[in-house]
Amino acid sequence: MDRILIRGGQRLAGRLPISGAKNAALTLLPCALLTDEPLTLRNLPRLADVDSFGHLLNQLGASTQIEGSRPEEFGRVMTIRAGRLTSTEAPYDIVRKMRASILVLGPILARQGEARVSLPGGCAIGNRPIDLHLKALEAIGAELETAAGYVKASAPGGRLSGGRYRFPVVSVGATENVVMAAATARGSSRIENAAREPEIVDLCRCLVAMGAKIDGIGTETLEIEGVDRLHGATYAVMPDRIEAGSYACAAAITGGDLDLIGAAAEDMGATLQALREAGVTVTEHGEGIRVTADAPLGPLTLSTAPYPGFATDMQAQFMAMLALADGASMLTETIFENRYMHVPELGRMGADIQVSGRTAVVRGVPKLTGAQVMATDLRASMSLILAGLAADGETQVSRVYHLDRGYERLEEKLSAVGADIERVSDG
Ligand SMILES: CC(=O)N[C@H]1[C@@H](OP(=O)(O)OP(=O)(O)OC[C@H]2O[C@@H](n3ccc(=O)[nH]c3=O)[C@H](O)[C@@H]2O)O[C@H](CO)[C@@H](O)[C@@H]1O
Ligand SMILES: C=C(OP(=O)(O)O)C(=O)O
Repeated sequence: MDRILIRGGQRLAGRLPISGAKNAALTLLPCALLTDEPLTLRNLPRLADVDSFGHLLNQLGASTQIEGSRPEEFGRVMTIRAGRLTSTEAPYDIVRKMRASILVLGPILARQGEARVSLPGGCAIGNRPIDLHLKALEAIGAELETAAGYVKASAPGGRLSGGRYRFPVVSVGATENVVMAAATARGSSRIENAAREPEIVDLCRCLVAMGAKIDGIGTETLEIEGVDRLHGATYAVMPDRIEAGSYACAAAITGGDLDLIGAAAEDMGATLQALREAGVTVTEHGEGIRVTADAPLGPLTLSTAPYPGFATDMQAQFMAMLALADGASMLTETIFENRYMHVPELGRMGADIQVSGRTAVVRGVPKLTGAQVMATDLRASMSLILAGLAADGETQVSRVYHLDRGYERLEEKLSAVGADIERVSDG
């Protein structure tokens, strides 16, 4: 298994390219199941999760073709052809490894009139139920049955009717599933209290490029007029706001100066505001965002919330940064009940963090010390990388496969801006 070794204390400076967004890619890929024409996705990040999703599409009968991009380039172009689906099932083995597989439920059901998808179960960061995905699909005409760890869905008469649903709490994944399913319903649908994450906007824009009729994009009320069929399209995945935010924290924690090339400031409001409140200089320019840290970091009070609030996917990275701030910070995690797995690992590096229920108090310390630490989930892993970049001495992060799910060629991007970081393979 691979490990990442970091010798901390280097100030990061230079240009760092931002890849396509994992969380957008994983909802754009299943759109290909909605049409018998090719869907070409550009700017797809080279990530383990994207490869796994490609395999899932293959199992369903779609072909995936990657167009030649040079190895030194970031991102790639994939064309998915789902002329005919040969299966309507997403099995446990795949859904268990990649939670986003649940996003094939809506598209398969819409296209084939039936689908059978494994229930994903929980994961390291919390329980992650799918009841809202099911309720929303039911509201637009799906008939559902859950048995033996699978949900079996069917559309009476082979096509969903459309309908109205109001989410009791905001759910990104459930909004994505129901929007994809409603796009080709017989009638129209109205989805209230929909998630407004930029990745949902990206999904809606891609569906519109495929011929869908969606009003209210970017708002909490989506009105979708079902169309008889969707056609192929070429669509570029949005820049990864969480990757960009993570590298902004890397600039901040090393007292550095990074140009995040391709980052979209308009999607990163809460993250950029929090950085500025901590004393970091953030400047938007034609190519992306420049993040400069030339003063000691100040403490923050942050609470995660659905977009446009402060993203749960940025909580761990900010915690690493605030571990070195001048004062005590308070972080509250409202989305997932168990997203503090990085706390004991940061503690091994000298951070002073006390968790009580959903709130963590982070008392800034003058320095962190390199240690052997273990990645437990994607963003927790990034928080350990950030701590390692700033720590005295060597940090070894094991279980790197978590990082490979969400950060395209992390060690390459970081060494290019001055980090002393390498991947070591134990064979
Ligand atoms: C609102 C929010 O910040 N969502 C995050 C969530 O999306 P993801 O789509 O994984 O999760 P949801 O947005 O669906 O979950 C939001 C909340 O709703 C609850 N829930 C969800 C679905 C359901 O059927 N029943 C139910 O009760 C969840 O337990 C959670 O407390 O994790 C992703 C990966 O970290 C992040 O990128 C998203 O930003
Ligand atoms: C937890 C994340 O992803 P996933 O939902 O794919 O596990 C994430 O992107 O931070």
